[in-house]
Amino acid sequence: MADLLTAARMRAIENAAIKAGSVTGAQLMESAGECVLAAILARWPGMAAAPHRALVLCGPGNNGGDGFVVARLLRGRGWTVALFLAGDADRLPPDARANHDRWDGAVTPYEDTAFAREAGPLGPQDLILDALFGTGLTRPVDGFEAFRAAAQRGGGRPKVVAVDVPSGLCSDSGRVLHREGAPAEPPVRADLTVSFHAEKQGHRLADGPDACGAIQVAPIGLPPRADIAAEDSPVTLNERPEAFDKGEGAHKYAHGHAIVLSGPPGTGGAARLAARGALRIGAGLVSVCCEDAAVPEHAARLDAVMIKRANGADGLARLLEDSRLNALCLGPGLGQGARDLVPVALKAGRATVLDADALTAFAGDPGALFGLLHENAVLTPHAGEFGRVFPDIAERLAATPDHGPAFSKIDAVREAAKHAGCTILLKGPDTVIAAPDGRCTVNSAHYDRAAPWLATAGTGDVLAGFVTGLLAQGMEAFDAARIAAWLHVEAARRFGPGLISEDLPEALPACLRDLAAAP
Ligand SMILES: NC(=O)C1=CN([C@@H]2O[C@H](COP(=O)(O)OP(=O)(O)OC[C@H]3O[C@@H](n4cnc5c(N)ncnc54)[C@H](O)[C@@H]3O)[C@@H](O)[C@H]2O)[C@@H](O)CC1
Ligand SMILES: Nc1ncnc2c1ncn2[C@@H]1O[C@H](COP(=O)(O)OP(=O)(O)O)[C@@H](O)[C@H]1O
Ligand SMILES: [K+]
Repeated sequence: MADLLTAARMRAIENAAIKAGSVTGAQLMESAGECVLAAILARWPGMAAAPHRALVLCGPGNNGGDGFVVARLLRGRGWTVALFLAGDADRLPPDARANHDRWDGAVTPYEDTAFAREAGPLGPQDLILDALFGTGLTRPVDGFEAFRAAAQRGGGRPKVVAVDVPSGLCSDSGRVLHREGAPAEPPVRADLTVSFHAEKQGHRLADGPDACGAIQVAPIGLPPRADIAAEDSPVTLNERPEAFDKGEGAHKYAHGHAIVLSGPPGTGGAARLAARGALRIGAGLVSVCCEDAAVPEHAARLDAVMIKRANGADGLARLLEDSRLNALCLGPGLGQGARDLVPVALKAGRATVLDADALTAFAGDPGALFGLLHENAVLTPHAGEFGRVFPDIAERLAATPDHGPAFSKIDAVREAAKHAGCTILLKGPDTVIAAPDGRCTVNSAHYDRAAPWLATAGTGDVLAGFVTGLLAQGMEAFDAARIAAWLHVEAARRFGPGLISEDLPEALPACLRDLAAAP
């Protein structure tokens, strides 16, 4: 799995390599500039075929230094380059200053009118390079109105390429740094962002993907995995998982018996969706468990999924005396009964997914839940449910990010997992999954894995079922959550436009087949 870095970790990696003598800062900067140029030419062959015009905006730090390198290289290819510097040349850090000195064109101090004048005639074959701020951004970017205007998406504009990070975006959180009351609009909407060594967390979170446009990571001569002590385990991008096997010849009970609890009559659809998901992902048996009154409704709709009866908390406790029932899912369509049923389920010590109503039931008294949770539990909230269970953490995440590094969705979920003592999966296009031991991964439905069709009712219920089905097969909680989340997006992408939640379990077999076939 590829790591997603914070700015601090990236700096530590660079410093360690420089200290070890394997590379110099100047070499890294040259290499960064070369990589940006190569990425541009590879993406737009017209720009490789003939020189065009470029407008390069350099900032006061090393991101600006990269800009000077790209400007020089473009000029060397015959391009007409106008370079603007925001900041004082005498205060550039040493490597950036050296590249400033190597630039033999004009350096125009940034000013809106002059920038707008240069940007006006640029066409789609031309380029604006954003080398204003990178991982060193610490406060909101003020001004730069002409640059902002030129770097918003619209017909016929030049290509906009961001060096490392679109300026104004916090590279740890993917949030736009801004003052209270000011708009949180990304200042730059790039067509391409070229980053170095490894992706930064912000490329995958919050506003990051929209601002980046597309992301390309270039190696710049740093060792593949830094030989430095990590404060905690690195955050990874949740990539294609290893295949998991059903194992030939095993009895169906060897793959577990998952139970999905359902609520009163008329609200059983969500539980059935979860149950179908659990069955398709490979649980040996799956039962919907409901009160007597809801049996006819489920019986009319279920075949491979079985039905078990349990009335209220006592009924559930009696049912769970059967030790073969090894994974539970509570929440989808569970309704008011959730508050009484969740403690019984958690006390039974089974692998347990809590979603939707099972989380909302503890709004106002989340402390009552924390005493019961265990390491085989997985909470799968969306943002609203997360706020009900972790109001303090959600409040920090909702606060205006007016300085960097801003509190991120990764920070929030890690803290929540540690506090709750179980795996947390916080949903969204940028789903973050964390375990109490510090493991954390981002399941990113962005770029070449965009899956906007998941934004439809009931897909979260199916996800809860996927996790439950993997738990039933004996998978550890964090692994079950990350593999389920990956397959969820994979199934959605495979089905594509027109997807409704019922399609997800049916799209799964092809995904599992591919997983088993791939090396
Ligand atoms: N350090 C290295 O060895 C390498 C760094 N590289 C580049 O260096 C960048 C990081 O450089 P820096 O750490 O110098 O940081 P940046 O260049 O991102 O920006 C830091 C500068 O901007 C100022 N600043 C921050 N927020 C501001 C705001 N809102 N308004 C005005 N000024 C603001 C800071 O005071 C500082 O002077 C990376 O993103 C990458 O592009 C690459 O050259 C690869 C190698
Ligand atoms: N734009 C999007 N791109 C990718 N995935 C998304 C998007 N919007 C929502 N999702 C995913 O869809 C699911 C929605 O779940 P949830 O909010 O619980 O809805 P429901 O309760 O209707 O099932 C989550 O897995 C979430 O990560
Ligand atoms: K930038």
